[in-house]
Amino acid sequence: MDKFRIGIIGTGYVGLVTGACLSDMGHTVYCMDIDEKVIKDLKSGQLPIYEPGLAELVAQGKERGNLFFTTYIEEVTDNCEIIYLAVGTPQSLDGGADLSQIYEAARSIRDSASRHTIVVTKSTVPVGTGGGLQHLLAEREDNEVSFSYVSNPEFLREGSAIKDFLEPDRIIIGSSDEESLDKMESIYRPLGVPMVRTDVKSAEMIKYASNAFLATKISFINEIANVCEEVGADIDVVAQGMGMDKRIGTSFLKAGIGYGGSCFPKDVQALKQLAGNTGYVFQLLNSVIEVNN
Ligand SMILES: NC(=O)C1=CN([C@@H]2O[C@H](COP(=O)(O)OP(=O)(O)OC[C@H]3O[C@@H](n4cnc5c(N)ncnc54)[C@H](O)[C@@H]3O)[C@@H](O)[C@H]2O)C=CC1
Ligand SMILES: O=C(O)[C@H]1O[C@H](OP(=O)(O)OP(=O)(O)OC[C@H]2O[C@@H](n3ccc(=O)[nH]c3=O)[C@H](O)[C@@H]2O)[C@H](O)[C@@H](O)[C@@H]1O
Repeated sequence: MDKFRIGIIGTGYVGLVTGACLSDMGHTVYCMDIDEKVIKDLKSGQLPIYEPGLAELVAQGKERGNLFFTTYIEEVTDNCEIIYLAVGTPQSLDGGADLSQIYEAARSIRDSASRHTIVVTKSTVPVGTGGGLQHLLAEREDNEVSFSYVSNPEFLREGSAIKDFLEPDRIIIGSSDEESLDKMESIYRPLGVPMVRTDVKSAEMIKYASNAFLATKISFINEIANVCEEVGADIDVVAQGMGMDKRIGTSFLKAGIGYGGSCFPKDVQALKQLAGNTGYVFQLLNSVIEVNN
């Protein structure tokens, strides 16, 4: 199996889990963050989040000497041939995704790169962002420095992040560069899970469409719960009976107060906004959001 030197820009939830898991898979990983406290704490063994198994993977990586933490972008660009972007993409005031962190991070790679680098976006970004980032990176290209770009969205859940990263239902990799796709495939092949090899825009859309579909399932079951209450049916049994149909499936049929968490609300809004920017009114998503509110 090929072993790579991999950088991770943004050592938050997704970045730290990705870095710890990739080091566990035998790669040499440099996790970078602009938050000095996060990096200082990680160096001294304190983690910013709790995830089952994460502290152990971080400790093992440090002990083995293939997991490093830094605030210096040069330490990443000097050492790594593949660099993941795992910074935040929070909701902006207009409902779309705020891409300032991702552009800032890409700019820092562009400006300090000293070799050919594959830039891999793990953060959730709207369709078209990959094109914008490639444009930004290309501004720097010369005889020594060049970039390839890959979209590799993440599907982990908070609370089962390590398991979700190491045992995903599928891995999505999108790029126009076949060589980069081959390298990405070789990174993930040991996991033995299906991989979808596609273009950047389709990869970006798979992430939003997946989160929006799961959110739709939750809003749907919450609407069914409301009707159950009116007609005297038992929503738990109804969800169980529906879920036994393999085409429907048992997951994400738990009625409750609606979907929350750090991503569904912002990602559903961002997809609505993305469609709206093309002049398309995504009526179903409007209802999903309305039901959830
Ligand atoms: N949290 C989750 O469960 C999941 C999140 N995602 C997506 O992954 C992305 C990251 O999310 P989280 O890890 O939750 O965010 P987070 O907020 O936990 O971490 C982001 C990190 O990036 C750092 N950062 C910001 N700008 C930087 C820069 N220029 N250079 C270096 N570091 C920088 C921040 O200091 C922070 O530590 C988002 O796009 C999110 O939608 C995807 C799947 C699951
Ligand atoms: O993009 C992301 O950030 C992530 O968003 C979710 O992960 P997460 O938000 O960590 O947690 P979930 O367990 O999916 O729960 C999301 C919300 O849906 C709600 N939910 C979930 C399941 C259900 O049956 N009913 C329900 O109301 C939960 O209470 C919670 O508010 C997705 O499940 C991940 O695949 C995705 O990577």
